Amino acid sequence: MLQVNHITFSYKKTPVLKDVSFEVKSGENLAVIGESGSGKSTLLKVLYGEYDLDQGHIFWKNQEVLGPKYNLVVGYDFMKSVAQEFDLMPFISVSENIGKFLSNFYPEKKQQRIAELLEVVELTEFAHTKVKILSGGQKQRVALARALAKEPEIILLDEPFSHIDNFKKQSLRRSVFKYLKDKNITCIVATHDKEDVLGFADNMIILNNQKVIVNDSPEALYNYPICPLIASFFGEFNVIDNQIVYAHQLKVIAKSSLKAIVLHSYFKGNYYLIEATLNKEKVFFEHDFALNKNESICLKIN
Ligand SMILES: Nc1ncnc2c1ncn2[C@@H]1O[C@H](COP(=O)(O)OP(=O)(O)OP(=O)(O)O)[C@@H](O)[C@H]1O
Repeated sequence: MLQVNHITFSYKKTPVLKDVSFEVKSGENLAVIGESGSGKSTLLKVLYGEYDLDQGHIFWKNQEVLGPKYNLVVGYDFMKSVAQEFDLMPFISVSENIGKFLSNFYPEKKQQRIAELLEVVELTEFAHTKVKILSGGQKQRVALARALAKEPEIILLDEPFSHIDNFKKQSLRRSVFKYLKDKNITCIVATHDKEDVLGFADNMIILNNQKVIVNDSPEALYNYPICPLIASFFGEFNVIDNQIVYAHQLKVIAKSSLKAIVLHSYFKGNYYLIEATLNKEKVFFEHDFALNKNESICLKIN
């Protein structure tokens, strides 16, 4: 289990984390959410031992994670991190990068392991390509495979699929998160993307104003978003009578006291997102077809 106990951290002039505590059980997937600049990357760096804490303690099982003041070389064998900038060797191949830290003692085993990891990150066809000529998304996948190579007990992923196109993203996510679950590797993912969370994370924490404001399952937070910041992570929402109402929970009906005027219809694939005004406030709801500008409609909350 990872235990984060009352940690406080500041860069020279910028306080980032204040009295942050949470736990992650072995094999669990925790998502770290928060607005840009809320400290997600910093939290991952601190968990990795890249910085010294101002206060508090971090433990993985019985081992305390300590910063550079205590460790000449940052990091521990049980933990790997894939940061937003991936530190790869450009002039050697994808396979060589992935196998860089694997022992040469059993060459066949090493090649098997590399082949397995190439499959997980869907890069088999690029095995012999030099990293230098890969795209940003492909490099991100090499960095991920290299971090997994020695089967860490815990992996820290900072926006792990941010450089990857939508064609690949869905299947890659499933492949990587399934691999981590199958191998019981604890995983902490900092992300802006709800698709990285829903269906994969066991729990999520939200950072705001240097604190963890919630720590719960994605399902609980989606169903009972206690503040707009939480709802906004999951999608378009409205605040009606002090109640958070997702766009898909508002329906058009023949008659009701919620009378709105249509402003715009946005095509979204299998639905239209309608922007309207309700009591002079903007509201958004989902509808099967586009509505005409200035059309009067009645809404109900489902
Ligand atoms: N090396 C640094 N030195 C000083 N301040 C820093 C450093 N890195 C980050 N910060 C500051 O710390 C705060 C948190 O930054 P951080 O990168 O952790 O946020 P984030 O939530 O990961 O943001 P994003 O979602 O945009 O990646 C920001 O105010 C940022 O400007």
